[in-house]
Amino acid sequence: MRKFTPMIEQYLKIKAEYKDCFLFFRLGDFYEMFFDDALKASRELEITLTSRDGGGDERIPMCGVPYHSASNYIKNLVEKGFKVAICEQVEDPKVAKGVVKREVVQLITPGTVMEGTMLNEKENNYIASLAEISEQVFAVAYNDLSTGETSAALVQAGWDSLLSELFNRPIREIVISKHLATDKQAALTARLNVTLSYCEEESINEPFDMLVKDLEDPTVKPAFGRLVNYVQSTQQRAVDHLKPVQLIVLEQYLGLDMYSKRNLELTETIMKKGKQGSLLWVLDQTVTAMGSRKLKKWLERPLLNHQALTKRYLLVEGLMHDFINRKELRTQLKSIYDLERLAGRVAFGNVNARDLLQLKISLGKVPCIKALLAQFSAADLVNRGAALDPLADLKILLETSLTEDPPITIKEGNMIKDGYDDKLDQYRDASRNGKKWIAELEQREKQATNIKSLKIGYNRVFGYYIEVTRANLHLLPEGKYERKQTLTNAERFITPELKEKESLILSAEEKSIELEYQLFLKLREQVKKFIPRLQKLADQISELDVFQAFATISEQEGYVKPTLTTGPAITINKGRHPVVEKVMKDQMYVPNDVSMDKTSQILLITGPNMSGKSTYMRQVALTVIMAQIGCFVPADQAMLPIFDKIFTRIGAADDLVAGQSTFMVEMLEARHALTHATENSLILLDEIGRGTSTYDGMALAQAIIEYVHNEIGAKTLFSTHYHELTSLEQSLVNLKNIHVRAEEYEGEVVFLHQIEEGAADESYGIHVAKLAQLPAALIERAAVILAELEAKQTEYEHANKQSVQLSFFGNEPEMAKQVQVKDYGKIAAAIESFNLMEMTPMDAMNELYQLQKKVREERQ
Ligand SMILES: Nc1ncnc2c1ncn2[C@@H]1O[C@H](COP(=O)(O)OP(=O)(O)OP(=O)(O)O)[C@@H](O)[C@H]1O
Repeated sequence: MRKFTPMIEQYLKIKAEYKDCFLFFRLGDFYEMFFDDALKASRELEITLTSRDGGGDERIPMCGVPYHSASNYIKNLVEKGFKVAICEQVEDPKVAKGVVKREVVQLITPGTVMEGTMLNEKENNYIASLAEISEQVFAVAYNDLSTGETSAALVQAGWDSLLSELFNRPIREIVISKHLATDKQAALTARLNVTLSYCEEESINEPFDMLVKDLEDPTVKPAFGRLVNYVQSTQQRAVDHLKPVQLIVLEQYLGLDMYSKRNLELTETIMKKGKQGSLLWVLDQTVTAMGSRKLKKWLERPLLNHQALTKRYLLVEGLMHDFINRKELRTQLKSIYDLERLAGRVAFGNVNARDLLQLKISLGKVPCIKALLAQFSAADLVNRGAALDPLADLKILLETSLTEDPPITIKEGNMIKDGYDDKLDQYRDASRNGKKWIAELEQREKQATNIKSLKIGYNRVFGYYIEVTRANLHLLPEGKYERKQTLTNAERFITPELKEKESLILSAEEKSIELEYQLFLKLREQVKKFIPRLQKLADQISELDVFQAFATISEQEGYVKPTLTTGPAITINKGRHPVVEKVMKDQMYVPNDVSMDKTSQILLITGPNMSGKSTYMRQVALTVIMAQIGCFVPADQAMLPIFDKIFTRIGAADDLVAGQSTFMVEMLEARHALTHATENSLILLDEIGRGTSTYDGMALAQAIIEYVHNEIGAKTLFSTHYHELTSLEQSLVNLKNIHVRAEEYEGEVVFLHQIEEGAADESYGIHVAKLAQLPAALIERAAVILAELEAKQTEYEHANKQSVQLSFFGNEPEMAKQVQVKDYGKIAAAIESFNLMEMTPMDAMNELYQLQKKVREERQ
C-alpha cells in the first residue's frame, strides 16, 4: 500500500480531532475539503467534486471554496446545522521547512455564530446545555452569544418536561455529556432539530465563576459549567460580555407543554413551521429587532404574577391613551439599532467603526425618548423614561472620536476624527500639506513648460508621476525629467523633488493609517467598559418596544384590558380568535361568549365538522395567554383567573417524528394533561378518542371527562362528535353542554359559528364531505347508508330496552343489575378493584379491553 503525502497525513491528523465538523483546510487561496467531507460538502453546497493524488492507492475526493468567498459557504453549512472547523496556515509558506504548519483557529457552530449575516435579527440564537442531576431532575443552561444573555433552569418533572421546556425555543445547538442515554440524545435531535455537541467538563473556573456568584440555586451550575467550557473551547477569544446567569424558576411562569406550544401555534404554525399565521405574527408590531426577540421570549414564558401583569396592563393602557406621543415613540424607536448585539460584538472584538457609529446614532435617540416618555400621563411611563440611562459619556466619546462616514474595514483609516489625537493630527498635516504641495507643483510645472494638459497623478506601482501627452513632449526641457512609463498617448515622468515629497506623504499616510488602527482598538477597549450599561439600556428599550407593540395591536384590532380575578370563573364577552380573525379577509369573524364557573367547569362542545369547535377552544387558550403576557385581549370584555398551566390535545398531530400512531399521540397528550394538570389549569381536548373504534373511543372519552371532573377540577373544554356523551350533563354536576350552531337551508348546511347552550342535534358530516367536493355518487350513497344505520340504531335501541348491555353512558346502576352475563359478579369485582388514581388512560384501556373480551366470550 502506498503512503499518503505528508500534507494529507497532516490533514488526517487534524481531521481526527474534528470528526463531527467540516474541516476547511487552507491551501493557498482556497479552503479544501477531502475524503467524506468533500463528498458531503459537494452535495450540500452544490460545488464541483474533483479528486487529487494524495500518495495513497486511490485518488482522494476533493472540493474547495475560494478563501475570499468562504463566509457564504460556511453560513450555508451552519444554517443546515453543521459545524465548520477553520484550519489555517499558521506559518509563512516561504520560510516553512516541509509541510506548512496548520492549526484549527476557529470552530463555527450553529449555536456560537456571531456574524450578523448568519443570525436572524428577530430571533435569539441560543446554545443550551444539559446536566442530568438525577433520574427526574435536569439542569438546563442557555446562552445567546450574540447578546450575552445567559440563564439557567431546573426541570424537576422528568424528561418529558425537559423536552417541553426546550421545545420551540430558538435553540440551535445543545451541549450534552456523551453519557446521556442514546434514546434521549435521539429524542433531542428528532424533537428539537438541533445540533448536538459534547463536553464533559462541568466545573466553572475564572472569570466565569463570577457569573454564578449570586445564583440562588447552585443545582443548575453543572449545566452552565458545561456550556461555558464548550463555548470557550470553540471560540478561543473573549466572551466577557456574558451576563450573570439569570435563574428561571419555571414554576413562576405559565406551564406550556410541548404539545400546547405546538398546537396553539404561538410562535410558528404547525404546517409550515413559519411565523406567518402564528400568534406572534399578529402581535409583533415591534419596530426594533431587540423588541421582536423580547416579545417572543414573553410569549414563551407567560407570567403568573398578578401584580406584574397589572403593571404591564397599565403601561399598555398609558400608551394607548396617548396616541400622538405613542406614534412619535414608535418613530424614535425605529432608528435605534440592535444595541444588544452591538454590545456582543464589542465584547467579541469584531465591531467596526460603522457599528460604533450605529451605536452613537442610537444613543443620540435616547434623550428624545426620555423627553417623550415624560409627556405621557401614565406615571409608569414617566418613571420608565426617567430610568433610561442615555450613556452620555459614551456618546461624547464616540462623537469626539469617530468620523461621520467611516469605511467597513478598520485598516483603511478615515475612522478617527481630527482633533482626537495629536500625533494623528501631525501625520495628517504632513500628508495633507504634502498633497497641497503637489497641487502647487502641478501649477508651477504647467506654467514653466507651458503645457496646459500636464498633470500630476498617482498609482500604486510608480507612486506620484508627471504625465505629459505625446503631442506636448517636445515642450519638455532636456535632463530634468526621468521617463518612467510610456502609454499610448502620453509619457509619465518623475523628478527627484517629486520623489522626495512622495516618500514624506506616503510615510505620513501609512503611519496615520496604522495609528488610526491602534486608536480604534483602544477605543473599542474603552467601549467594552460600557457593556453592562448598554445591555441594561437595550433591555429597557426592548421592553418599551414590546409595550408599544401591544398598544398598537390592541388599538388596531380593538382588544380590551382583561380583568384578572381571584375566583375560578371565566367570563369573556364577544371573544375572538386573534389569528383567524386577522386572516379572514372578506368574511366577518363571529364573536362568541365564554362563561365557565364552578358548575360549568367542563364545557362539552358538540357541533358539525367545520363549525368552529377547535377555533373556539383555541380562542380561549390564546386569550388566556395574551392576558398572561400583559397584552390586551380580543374581546369586548374579559374577566379571567390566572391559570398555572395549559394543556391541549388538538388537531391531527401525527407524531411521525417520534414514529408514533395518531392514537398513541392522542393518548400521550391526554396522559400528560391528566398527570400534570391542577384545578387552576386549562385543558383543551379536541375529539379525544376518535383515533380508535367508536366504543373504545367513547369509553375513553367518558372516562377522561369523569377523571377531570372528579379528580382534577381543571377548567376544560372538550369537543366531541360522540353525541352520546352529551348525556353526561345529567350525571356530572360541573359539566355543561354547549354547541356550535349550524342550520340546514335548502339541503345545504350553513355554519353560523355561533356558540349556544345545550347539545347539537346533528352532525352534518355528509354535508361537509359535499363541501369538500367528494364525488356526487359517493355522497348519495353515504346518505343511503346513513339512513339505514339510523334505522338499525332505532331497532337496536328498541331491542335493548330490557336487557343486556353493560352501559357505559347511562350511569344507571339499575341497568347494570339487568346484565345477563353469568360472570357478572367477577367482572364487577374486577372493576371495583381498579385503582383508577394510579392508572394511566392506556392501562384503563387495556383493562377495559380484557373485560370486554370476557363478556364477549361469555355471550358466545
Ligand atoms: N367564530 C367564527 N367566525 C367565523 N368563522 C369561523 C369561526 N370559527 C371558525 N370559523 C371558520 O370555520 C373553520 C373551521 O373551524 P374549526 O376547525 O374550528 O371547526 P371544527 O368544528 O373544529 O371542525 P372539525 O370538527 O372538522 O375539526 C375555520 O377555519 C374558520 O375559517
